[in-house]
Amino acid sequence: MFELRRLTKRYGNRVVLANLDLEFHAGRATALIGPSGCGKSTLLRLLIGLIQPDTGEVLFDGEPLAPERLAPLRQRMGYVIQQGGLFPHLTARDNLGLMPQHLGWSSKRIQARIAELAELTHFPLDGLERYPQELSGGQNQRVALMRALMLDPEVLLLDEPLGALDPMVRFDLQTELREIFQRLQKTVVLVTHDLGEASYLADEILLMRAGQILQRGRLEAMLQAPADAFVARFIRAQRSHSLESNNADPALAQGDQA
Ligand SMILES: Nc1ncnc2c1ncn2[C@@H]1O[C@H](COP(=O)(O)OP(=O)(O)OP(=O)(O)O)[C@@H](O)[C@H]1O
Repeated sequence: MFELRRLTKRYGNRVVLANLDLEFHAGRATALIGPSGCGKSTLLRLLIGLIQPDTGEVLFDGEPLAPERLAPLRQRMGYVIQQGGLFPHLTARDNLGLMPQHLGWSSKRIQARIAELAELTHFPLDGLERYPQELSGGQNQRVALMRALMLDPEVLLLDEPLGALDPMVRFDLQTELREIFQRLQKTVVLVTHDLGEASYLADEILLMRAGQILQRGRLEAMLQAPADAFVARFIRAQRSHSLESNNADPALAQGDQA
C-alpha cells in the first residue's frame, strides 16, 4: 500500500530519516514506536504527503505521492492527530460534514454516514451538536476518528490518537479501536509511545531509533530475540509502565526475558 524508496528527510542540517526502504502492506495495522524525536511523526507526515522527502520517494498503491497528485490520493487516507485537530468554531456534526460537503455529497448521504460512524465509534448522538470544547478528550478523539473515516478511506494514519487521554478513557478507546481495525480491515499506521498499546492494536511493530528501523515484527519476537541491546533496553523500560496503564499484551507481563 505504501512504499518508501531510499527516502531521506532533513530539517536544516539534521537528518531525521536516512535512506529508508520500507513497505506497509494493505489491510495490516503497523505501530511505529521509538524514543521521542526518532522520526515517527515525520514518517507519518511523509506518508500523507504533508511534507516532502529530500531524496527518495513515497509510493501509494504504486503511485508516487507527487504534489500535483496529492488531493485525490489524500481522499483515500484518513489522518488523526493527538489533539484531534477539529475546527473549534464548528460543531462535531459540522466538522464531520466539511469534507464530504466540499466533495458535493448530498446532505442525506452525509447525515446517514455520520449516523453510521457514530454507532461504530460509540459516540452519543446529542454530542454531535456540541463544539469541540464542549466535548471530553475521548469524545473529541472519537469525532476525529469519525472525521478520518467519513470518506471510507483505504488507509488510516493515526499520530498518537490516544496520547492525551486519561488511562481509563484510553483503555476503552484502545478496545474500541482494535474492534474497529478488525472490523474494517483497513491499512493502519499508528504512532504510539506505548509498547503495550502497539502490541495490542497492531499486527506488527516497527521499532525506530534516530531515523532508523531497528526491528520489525511481533512483540513476542522482540522479547525473545531483540535485535540489539537498545531494543532490549527499550522493552525493559516500557514493561512496568505498559502493564499499569492499558490493554498490554500478556507477553509484556512475563518475566524479564529481554
Ligand atoms: N518542522 C520541523 N522543523 C525542524 N525540525 C523538526 C520539525 N519537525 C520535527 N523536527 C525534528 O525532527 C526530529 C523528529 O521529529 P518527529 O516529530 O518525527 O519525532 P517523533 O519520533 O514523532 O517524536 P515524539 O515521539 O516526541 O512525537 C526531532 O528532532 C524534531 O525536533
